[in-house]
Amino acid sequence: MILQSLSLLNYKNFETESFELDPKINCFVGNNGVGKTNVLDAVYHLSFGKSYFNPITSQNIKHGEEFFVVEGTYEKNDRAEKIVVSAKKNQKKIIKRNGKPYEKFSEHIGFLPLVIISPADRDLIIEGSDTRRKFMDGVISQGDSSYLRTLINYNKTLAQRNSLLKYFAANSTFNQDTLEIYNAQLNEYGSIIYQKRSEFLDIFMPIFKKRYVSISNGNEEVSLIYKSQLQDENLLTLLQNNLGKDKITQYTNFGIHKDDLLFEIDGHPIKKFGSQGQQKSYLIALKLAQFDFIKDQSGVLPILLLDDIFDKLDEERVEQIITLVDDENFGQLFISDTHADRTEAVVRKVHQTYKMFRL
Ligand SMILES: Nc1ncnc2c1ncn2[C@@H]1O[C@H](COP(=O)(O)OP(=O)(O)OP(=O)(O)O)[C@@H](O)[C@H]1O
Repeated sequence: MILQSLSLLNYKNFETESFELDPKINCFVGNNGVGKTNVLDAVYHLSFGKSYFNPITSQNIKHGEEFFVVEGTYEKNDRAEKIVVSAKKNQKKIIKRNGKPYEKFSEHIGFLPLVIISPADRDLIIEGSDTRRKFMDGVISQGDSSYLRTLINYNKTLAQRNSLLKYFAANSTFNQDTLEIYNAQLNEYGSIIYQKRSEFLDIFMPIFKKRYVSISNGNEEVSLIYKSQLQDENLLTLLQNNLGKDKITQYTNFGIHKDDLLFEIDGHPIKKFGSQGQQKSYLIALKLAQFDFIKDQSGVLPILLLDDIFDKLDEERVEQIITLVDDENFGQLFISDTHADRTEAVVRKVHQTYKMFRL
């Protein structure tokens, strides 16, 4: 799968801009703030229907404008695919494939697999469990559309159950039958998600470990540990047994929305005990493992976005990663960096075509 051309209209700091892309390596270079990351984010937008960096749609529209359009022409399985994402202020975003709007955006997820490596990934280590669940969900969803549908259904039911708990707090009563329906639905969807997350981790863990060994020079042991309340008890029982607590907090305290993925190094949390270098290697290994996993699941080579890669790694490691595109197992690569010379010196060593875009 190759992104052949990209055009932007009123997208973040760009008024109109278009790029004819190289099938292998595309480098966006320029000073701080010129919009290098925004170009990569536009490519991300075409795959996921949203920004990686700013999920508030209206804030992706150029200041002072009313709408944005991002358009990409791809070649996938020898077919041309045109994807257009557009958003107007105060209106629902539209994603079209070959002129036809998607009714549900979830149907588009996974069609154009993509992995991004960015300095913003450090949130995975420092932020709460929510970011790590999103990572896990993102990886699984790109290869399994039924997973995403189940997750959307789970979240809808969860919101309904929480509303019921709030209603109870205000009125001291609620419909027991309705609660039982919500409990049964959460149990059904939640059990599927728990099962799929567990299976995912079993496959993902060895891939991740292999990637970590290949990019770090150390011999520390890394692991990813899936934590879920459903490991001790089925969800239906948890919901029934903890209704008292839920009534007090007006919130559902048990379920897969409380899952976490623990990042460990030599048996300790990497957040507290990993060096800066180890944390960077850990995150890159995680993302490269995501690449491997999606490729194995979907049979398609994901697009790889390397945002501000020198921020994360020294030149030798960057070279090592970029050399991966030499391997037939890698597809198209997008790189952003402030230093044109540094980037070009590295990509030149790879025996692939490349284009430099100076912004
Ligand atoms: N909605 C918007 N309208 C206009 N400009 C915007 C909008 N959103 C972001 N920007 C501008 O985009 C610029 C940031 O772009 P971006 O993050 O792509 O820069 P960069 O070239 O990657 O910089 P760095 O090298 O510092 O990472 C900023 O100047 C910011 O003000």
